[in-house]
Amino acid sequence: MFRSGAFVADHVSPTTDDQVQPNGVDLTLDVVFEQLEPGRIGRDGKQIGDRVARPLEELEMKDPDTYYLPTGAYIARYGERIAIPEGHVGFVYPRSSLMRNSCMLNTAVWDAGYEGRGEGLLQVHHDVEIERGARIAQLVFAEADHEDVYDGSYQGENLE
Ligand SMILES: O=c1ccn([C@H]2C[C@H](O)[C@@H](COP(=O)(O)OP(=O)(O)OP(=O)(O)O)O2)c(=O)[nH]1
Repeated sequence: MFRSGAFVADHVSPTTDDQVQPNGVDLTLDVVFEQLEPGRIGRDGKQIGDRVARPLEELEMKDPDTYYLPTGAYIARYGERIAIPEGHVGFVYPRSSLMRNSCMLNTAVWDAGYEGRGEGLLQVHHDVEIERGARIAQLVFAEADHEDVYDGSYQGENLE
């Protein structure tokens, strides 16, 4: 069973009322990165390629801060700290307005016990402007059996 947005909101911070949806919680865009160097996926372990934070649009001094993203692939870091409670698994879906603007967010499984500010792959198929702090995705929780809880290399990531 999928949990209500109100339940999910208890595990996402900070959140405003606008972010709480019937079936999940909207996640906002914090930082956009561009990968510079190749990564590596091995049989044991992996390496994430070097990346650089994309500059905010400077020419027009936009307020609020705005990313102008040409066609390409980017790593998007969400603005919220997410904790996946035991007995659950999380999934992130793109906001449909993103998709309707020829952009897509690719995501993976959010494990029970994970806590951090996670990331997704933002595919831009047509130039787009996205304000920093704009809602780009929605997190949902499903009840799920599991034996262990998440104890991988991304535990506690990006929590300063
Ligand atoms: O779209 C996603 C999906 C998951 N996560 C977070 C939550 C998840 O629990 C964690 C680890 O994901 P995964 O288990 O897929 O990572 P891995 O590549 O297997 O690395 P490790 O074994 O170090 O965890 O990353 C994200 O930030 N974005």
